[in-house]
Amino acid sequence: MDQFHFKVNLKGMIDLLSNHLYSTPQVFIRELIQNGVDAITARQKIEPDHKGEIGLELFAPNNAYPTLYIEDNGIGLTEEEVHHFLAQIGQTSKNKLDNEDYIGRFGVGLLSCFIVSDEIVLLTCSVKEDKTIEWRGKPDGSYTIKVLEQKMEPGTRIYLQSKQGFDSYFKVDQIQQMVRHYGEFLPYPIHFYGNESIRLNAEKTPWEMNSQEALQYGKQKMDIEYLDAIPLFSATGEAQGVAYVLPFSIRVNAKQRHRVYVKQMLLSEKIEGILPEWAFFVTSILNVNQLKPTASREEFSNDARLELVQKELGECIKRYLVQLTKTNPDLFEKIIQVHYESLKFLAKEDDELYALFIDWLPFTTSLGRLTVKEIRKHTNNILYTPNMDEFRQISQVAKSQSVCVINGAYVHDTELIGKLGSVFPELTVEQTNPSTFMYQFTDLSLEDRRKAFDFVELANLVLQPYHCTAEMRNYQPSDLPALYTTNEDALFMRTTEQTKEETNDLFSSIIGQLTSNKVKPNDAQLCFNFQNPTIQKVIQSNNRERNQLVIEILYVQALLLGNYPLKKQEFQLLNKGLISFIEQGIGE
Ligand SMILES: Nc1ncnc2c1ncn2[C@@H]1O[C@H](COP(=O)(O)OP(=O)(O)OP(=O)(O)O)[C@@H](O)[C@H]1O
Repeated sequence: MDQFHFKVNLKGMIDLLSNHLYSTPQVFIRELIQNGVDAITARQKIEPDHKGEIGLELFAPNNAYPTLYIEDNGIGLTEEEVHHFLAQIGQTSKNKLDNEDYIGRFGVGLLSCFIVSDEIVLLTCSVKEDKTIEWRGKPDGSYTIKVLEQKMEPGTRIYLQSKQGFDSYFKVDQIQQMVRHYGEFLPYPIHFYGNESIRLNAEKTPWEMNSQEALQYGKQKMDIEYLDAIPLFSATGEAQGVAYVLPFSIRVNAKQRHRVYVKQMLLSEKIEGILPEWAFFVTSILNVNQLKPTASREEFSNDARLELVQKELGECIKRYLVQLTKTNPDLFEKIIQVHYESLKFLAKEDDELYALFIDWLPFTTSLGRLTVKEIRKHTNNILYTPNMDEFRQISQVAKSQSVCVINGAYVHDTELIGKLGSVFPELTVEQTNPSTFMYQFTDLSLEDRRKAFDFVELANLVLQPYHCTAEMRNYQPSDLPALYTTNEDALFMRTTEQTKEETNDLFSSIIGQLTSNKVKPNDAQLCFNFQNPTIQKVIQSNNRERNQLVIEILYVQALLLGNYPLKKQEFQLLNKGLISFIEQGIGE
């Protein structure tokens, strides 16, 4: 049987790299500096004291395309290695046992130079061989190798002339910016030689800085005054970094993007999922040594280790916050004020954190926004409603009576309130609703009931078409004339009836069938306040017609106060009532 070998079409490969693998042609800079760094790392394995350096220069003659020059004093390549590693795509010298220390691993990075250039000229001298080799490679797959007379120090020099249409990537500013972008934290000095030599990479990385320095760096770099800088560490990922606490609140579950470096070379500024979902209140800068990037070097391959790293980094944030409650409670309070949603999520998930954070967490109550600590000072009997509509109905009345009712309608709140007893055994936690709450209103005396009798009877008659009954009680605040209360069935009725009004015949008949049998006369109540001066006046008036108007208007007003959307009939009531009062006012 004849045996054949695949042939690789290099032009196709370059097209694949430039159009599908790499997001921008400028990655050639990243690949070149990365090779320089790896070569220095390899040399240091043989000569531990070797001081590695990388240099770049740009030649831009008037009548020719500019040429980028990059040199390193790394391990270099022997003649045999040049044949082996440069002439074969996918061959890499970095897949040995010690490959964990190298940034490269696929053996394709150098090809990215062909996206911007028609020839790679590489001069190299290995520390293992006293020979200067010149390799010239072309995108059609042809290459030449020459042993040069001239001697050079061990290391590698590459010349890359821009091809037509790509000279914009060969500008001094552009090159310097790209080196800084990808290589700001690379471990060996990188200089740009122009009129003067400038160091392009930083001498200290954020993960080596103390908290103050890291905050300063965050301010300089991102122009944001972060609330705090939390040190991050993961043994599994050999990861180190800083989580910056954002100074503004962020939508719950917003995806935060992180700036992640792999072996100190920028992977991407948009990495999601390296921190747990609940950590949406921080953004981080991280260096990871033990996670594998994909060949594009723009994201991580999704392996199980990533999950573990995420967990370990999350633990760092938790531990830090716990510590902060003791070492800097003022700062912790500031963080809570901005990010309580995230911390509530954390507290809900983790009993230990619940016990530590709960006292600091704020809730919306009838007495305003209060932390659990403040609520506990006020009462040992915690009342809450799990539903926003009910809270709206209750809050005003509760407030005027100085009763604290917590609005448990926000995400996680009911769950958090429900667990209060586990940390504070002296507390009782009770769910309340408008009807039970109304029974706290005091009944009228026999005398007062007699006075209000006609009015309540009239109100029952007027409100009957709206499936609402009337009540008269004493309650605070006295400036509230009437309070509409309802239960879930009645609320369902209101919503479906309102939908029916807004939809076509077929749909409304379906809704009609759904809601028939559902109506109970006492599902909704309008509770008049005997203490209210307007109510007092109406009770004393014998003008039945005008009293009817007042009842209708108070009914609509109570609905509006409770934020119930009005049905068509109710809008008509409001119109009718207002117009009659206006007419009466102007004496018609
Ligand atoms: N500056 C350099 N000094 C020494 N050897 C080099 C240098 N540049 C490239 N090489 C050699 O050429 C090989 C191929 O390089 P290339 O950039 O294509 O791939 P890689 O760095 O091995 O992996 P990756 O595709 O992940 O970047 C390298 O493995 C290395 O042996």
